[in-house]
Amino acid sequence: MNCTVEVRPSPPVVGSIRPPGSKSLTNRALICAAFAVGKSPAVLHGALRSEDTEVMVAALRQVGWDIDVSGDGTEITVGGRRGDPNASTKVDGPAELFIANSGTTIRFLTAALSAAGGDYRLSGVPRMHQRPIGDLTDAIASVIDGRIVTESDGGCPPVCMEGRGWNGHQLKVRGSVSSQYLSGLMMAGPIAASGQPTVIEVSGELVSRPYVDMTAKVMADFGAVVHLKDSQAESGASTLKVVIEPVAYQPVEYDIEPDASAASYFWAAAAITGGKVTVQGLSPDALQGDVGLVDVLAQMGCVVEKSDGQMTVQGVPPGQRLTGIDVDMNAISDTVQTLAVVALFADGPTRVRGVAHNRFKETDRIGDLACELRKLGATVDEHDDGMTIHPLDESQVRRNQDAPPIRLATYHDHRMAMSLALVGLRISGVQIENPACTAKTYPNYFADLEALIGQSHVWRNDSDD
Ligand SMILES: O=C(O)C1=C[C@@H](OP(=O)(O)O)[C@@H](O)[C@H](O)C1
Ligand SMILES: C=C(OP(=O)(O)O)C(=O)O
Repeated sequence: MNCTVEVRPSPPVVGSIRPPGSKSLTNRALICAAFAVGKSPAVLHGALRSEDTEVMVAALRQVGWDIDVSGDGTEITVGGRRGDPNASTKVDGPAELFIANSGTTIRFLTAALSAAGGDYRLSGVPRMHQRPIGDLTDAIASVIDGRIVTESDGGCPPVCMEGRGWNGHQLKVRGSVSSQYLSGLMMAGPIAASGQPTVIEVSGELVSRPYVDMTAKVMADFGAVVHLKDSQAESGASTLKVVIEPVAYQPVEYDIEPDASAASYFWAAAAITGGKVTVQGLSPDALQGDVGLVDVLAQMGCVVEKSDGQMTVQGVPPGQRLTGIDVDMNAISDTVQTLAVVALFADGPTRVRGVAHNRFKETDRIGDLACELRKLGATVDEHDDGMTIHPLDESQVRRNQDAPPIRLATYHDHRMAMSLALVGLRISGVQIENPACTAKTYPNYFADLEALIGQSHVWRNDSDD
């Protein structure tokens, strides 16, 4: 079966939407809730139900946690852990945890479980076994009372560990490939029962910084005590040290913001059609750095309205073009694919910098993204740290409706599907392969898009061909 979705050219998209809960906040809250010490359960409100959160819930349940998920998936009650952590799966070996392709789940769980102790093997889909985790396991190896190893080349999962928790409390970790290693270690701090503060130093560059601030905030909301200490090295480079006091997580009631990366697609729909879309539930001071995409769209000429509880993007009137820009997206790298689609309809090239780490995500989000944009006729220059997208000219935008369809591949990458589908709002005949891959973070994406832009603009082809 070769299913595709085609979004059809639309008049200016005007409307309002509340995306589902944040993946990053849901998976952080699940870790803090699971390791909370107290009699009452922790309760998460507004949580995301998707593949990435389901693998987290399933893994925690598998190793003993009592977790109740409401029918619609938005309320999660996390009770205590029962019995021997390895009892449900252990015969002679480790508990085998399948993590699919969820970077947050494998990085956060590896760190947390290593601090708690036990015998585990964490594996995933083939792409997961190409996504590096060695910087994290090296850091853990320096403190674990036991052993931790990776099984694939280049320090990639499966991860195998056996131990009795951490017997050290000072760690160093590299942050240039992913911030998730540091976030994982931070969340493990209150779990490691060393009775001393855990001190984590980041060596070298740290990418995706807003996610580290998010981690500190969620930990604090669950009762942990975290200090982030930024300083300037003599070379001028900034360095970060994190100190986590030996204070346990508390079971709390926790509200989760809508997902800001998911919101990016709806703002982009307004930007490229000259429409106006309000995303509800997000404010300029949201915990998710990805709300910063609205400022990038403002640089391109969109009008942005921010208030407490909603953020609106209005595109330029039909007939006018957005402005091509030069932008560092290191802090908001999950929105690069969204911006790349917007850049196709600008008046000049857009240079995206600072996202070399995008090559290690669900797919190579520089090379594979460039490849798909070129199928539309765009000129795209690849750089080590990003790309330059040259806009389409009018004849490429106004394709003849009878021209053969352009099929865009999605590489099992939810963000490839969600962003590239938006091209269809302006260009006819653009078909998106394997749209079901949005299930990783947004199973209802196409239904929600359809509700926003109107049913007649989304066409599904479920036939064999
Ligand atoms: O900590 C998090 O929740 C995330 C951090 C980012 O990863 P990197 O730090 O690898 O850029 C981001 O891409 C991912 O979707 C979620
Ligand atoms: C990179 C992503 O996810 P993860 O690293 O958590 O798999 C993403 O959701 O875009």
